[in-house]
Amino acid sequence: MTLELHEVAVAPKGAGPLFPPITLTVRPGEVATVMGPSGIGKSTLLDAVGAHLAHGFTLSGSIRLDGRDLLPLPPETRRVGLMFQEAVLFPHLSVGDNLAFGLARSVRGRAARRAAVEAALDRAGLADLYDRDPATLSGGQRSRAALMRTLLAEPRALLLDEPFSKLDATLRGDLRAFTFTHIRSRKISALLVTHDPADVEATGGSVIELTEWAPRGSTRECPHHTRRRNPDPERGETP
Ligand SMILES: Nc1ncnc2c1ncn2[C@@H]1O[C@H](COP(=O)(O)OP(=O)(O)OP(=O)(O)O)[C@@H](O)[C@H]1O
Repeated sequence: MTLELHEVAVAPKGAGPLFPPITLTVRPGEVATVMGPSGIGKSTLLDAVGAHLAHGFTLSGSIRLDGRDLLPLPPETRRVGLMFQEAVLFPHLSVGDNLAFGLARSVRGRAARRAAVEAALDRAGLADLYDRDPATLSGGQRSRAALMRTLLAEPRALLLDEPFSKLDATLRGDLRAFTFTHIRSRKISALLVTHDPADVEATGGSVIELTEWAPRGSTRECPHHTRRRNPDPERGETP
């Protein structure tokens, strides 16, 4: 799925935009990285795509997923999945029921749904944990369970907000590889916020750097966000 942002800007009510308007296209299977200093608005930009923007913000520009205007749609119909630094599971549901909650409605019937969840647990190295209380999982197991819950919803776009930063190095590498492979094979378009160069390296996708918006009349220069694109092997481009 292609995610297109055109002149997207977010502004706290009564104030100017956090960063100069962003225009970018994320191709199917691509992970585009959003970088920039703390507080510049990286998470806020993802919130805008996922329809989770806080009331204190106004949004301008357009956001399309496979040509469809996302802005009028509520979060539950956008088919945009989220993955955060803190993996949160519902505490009152078993691990398996947490994943079943995310499972796409197209999987029908109790037995088929159970089998789909068990297969997902297996793929994430969580076999036999269907009935476990989420509170008893390790941090890494919780991250993997939350990721599988997100992926089982069959999102068309994914928003990844520092999703691997709390994991140890080995687990981070494993989960990153698993996530990016899934994104490529399902042709999902993904936006990643990270401070970790190893994440950026692994994406092979575009990098967007958000820079501060200098208000009109300011004597400072008004820097614009910059975009660099990694080579696309499918277009015959080489590094
Ligand atoms: N609900 C809100 N209402 C008004 N302002 C907010 C709200 N939430 C965040 N902000 C402000 O919006 C700005 C952008 O925050 P955001 O979390 O998007 O930055 P970020 O680039 O993701 O930062 P970090 O790298 O530290 O996570 C910050 O100045 C923050 O204080």
